[in-house]
Parts: sequence; C-alpha cells; structure tokens
Amino acid sequence: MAPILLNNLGNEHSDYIQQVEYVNNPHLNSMEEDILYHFNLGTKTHDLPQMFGDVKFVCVGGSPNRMRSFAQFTHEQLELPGNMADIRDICEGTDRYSMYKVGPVLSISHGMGVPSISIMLHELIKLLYHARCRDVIIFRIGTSGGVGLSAGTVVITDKAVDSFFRPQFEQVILGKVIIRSTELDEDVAQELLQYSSELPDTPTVIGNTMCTHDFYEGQGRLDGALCSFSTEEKLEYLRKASEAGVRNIEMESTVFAAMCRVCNLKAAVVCVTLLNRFEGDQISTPHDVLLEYQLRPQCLVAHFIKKRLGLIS
Ligand SMILES: O=P(O)(O)O[C@H]1O[C@H](CO)[C@@H](O)[C@H]1O
Ligand SMILES: O=c1cc[nH]c(=O)[nH]1
Repeated sequence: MAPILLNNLGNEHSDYIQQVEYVNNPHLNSMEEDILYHFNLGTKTHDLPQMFGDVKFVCVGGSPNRMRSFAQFTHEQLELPGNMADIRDICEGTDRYSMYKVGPVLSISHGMGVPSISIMLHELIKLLYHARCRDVIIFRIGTSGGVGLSAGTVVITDKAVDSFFRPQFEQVILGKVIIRSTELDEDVAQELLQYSSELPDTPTVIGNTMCTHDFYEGQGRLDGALCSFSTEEKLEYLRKASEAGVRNIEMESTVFAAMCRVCNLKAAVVCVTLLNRFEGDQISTPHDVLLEYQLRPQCLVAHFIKKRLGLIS
C-alpha cells in the first residue's frame, strides 16, 4: 500500500513530505499556514518552492554586511547574469536577519550567539522543507579566536565542542536537558581542506571548534567588564582546550552542528581566526586586515561551490 502523506500546507506536490526530511516535527503537517516570523515569509503569503526551490548551498554568518558581500562575491564568482545591485534583501520587512539569493546560493545572517542562530535555523530549515529543496549543503562562514594558531588561519571544524570540550549541545526542552550530538559532515570537511590548498593566502587546518555562550568571560578573556580569574588560570584553560584538540573559539557552532544533524542537512563550519588567544584578548589588528581575513572562509566556500557546480575542475 502506498504511504499516506499528510499535507495541509496548501502545497500541491504532496509527495515532497516523503522525499525531504529536513524537518523533524509531526505538528507541522497539521498547520494550515506556517509563518516564518523572523524572515517575514510565510507559506500562504509567499510561493516558497518558486522562490527557493533551486537552492543547493546555504551560507550563514553573523553579520548582515558580510552576508551581503558574500552574496555579491558569489554572484561574480558564479558569473550569474544581472546586476548585484538589483538583488534585494529578502528579509527587508524585518530587521532581525538579512537574506540574499544568488542562483542556487542562499546567504543569510544569523546574529551573535546560540539563541540568535537557533531561531534563524528553525525558520531556515522549515523554509528549505516548504520549498522542497533537496541535497542542500550548509556552511557557517565566520570569525573566531585562534587557540595556538596565528591570526588569519582558516579552521574547518572537525567537531564542535562545548566549554567542557564535549562534542554535544544541550538544549533545555520543557524543563529537561536534551543532549544532541554536534558531529559535522566529514566528507565536506575533507573536501574543503583539499580545496584550500588550491587557494593563495589561505592557511587552513581541521580541528575542533569550541562554542561558548559569551565573548568575554566565557572565552577566558581578561578584558571584559567582569573578570574573576588570573592570567595563569586563563592560559591553563586554553592549554587544556588545545590538548582536547580545540583550534578555535566562537559562539554558534554547537547548535548549528546539532540542529543540522538532527534535520539531515550536510553542514560545515569554516571560521577564520582573528588573533591567537595565547597572545592576547583584544582584537587590535587593523580593520582592512580583518576584512581580508574574513574573506578567506568566503573564498574557500565559494571555491567549493564552483567545484560542486562543475564551473572549475
Ligand atoms: O564572525 P561571526 O560569524 O559573526 O561569529 C563570531 O563573532 C562573534 C563575536 O564577535 C560571535 O558571534 C562569534 O561566533
Ligand atoms: O576571539 C574571538 C574572535 C571572534 N569571535 C569569537 O567568538 N571570539
């Protein structure tokens, strides 16, 4: 007997529920409409399959300006027709996130920290589901503090780990702690590493990325408004992190990895280091140099996309 497929979201091709399993929520099937509130999009107000059905790559990063320039850069790299100036922020009706679509690539900002990226990912993953996207790969292209690495090094995340160096993400649901694995797609990570050797000025390593809930005390910085530990205690913590394979520190990777994994999305995290945390806490590198560093993960991911699309050999 053919499987019974429920679909009350007004989509004529009901078979997509069977084929795409990006969402993991039985309640969605009984909703008449799904409003993606923070994107200012919805299943009744927008034709999501028409707008997003061809998306194959999603790139996310903290800052709206970075994600706009990544969209611009991708537009050039893929030699797409039209003028980037005409490409509008799809989320312009809200100032929570920015979203740009260039060909099969979606570029979205996620703000800072776990709660901000987590809200964005819920709505993004539902968007991909409603749009019936298939075979999507998602990348976080970000910045980080290096652990024993000099500034400008690109770190491809092997495992995203928490502040205790555990490869897991804890989500509190209905007053209970639910633990989710933070493993990322190994093949995508290895492919990225291989392509990095084809790019100039892109020193790249694979290693663990520690995700914290704060930039200052949470990352062992001595320069916040609060600090209750000594320089020696800070360095001891960084040494322990290094021994656990941590090569960089940022603030979104564990929830990104965990949610993508549960929702069957192939995911990678590619962050450049802005400083070596063994040498200091303040980010004192000149602005133009920081901008060049931020381009490195973007170039690597754009190179990956071009390879996957067969635009370069
Ligand atoms: O540069 P992005 O990707 O925004 O991310 C990093 O920078 C922010 C802190 O400055 C945190 O969100 C951290 O994860
Ligand atoms: O040290 C750093 C630099 C960028 N982002 C972080 O989260 N930490």
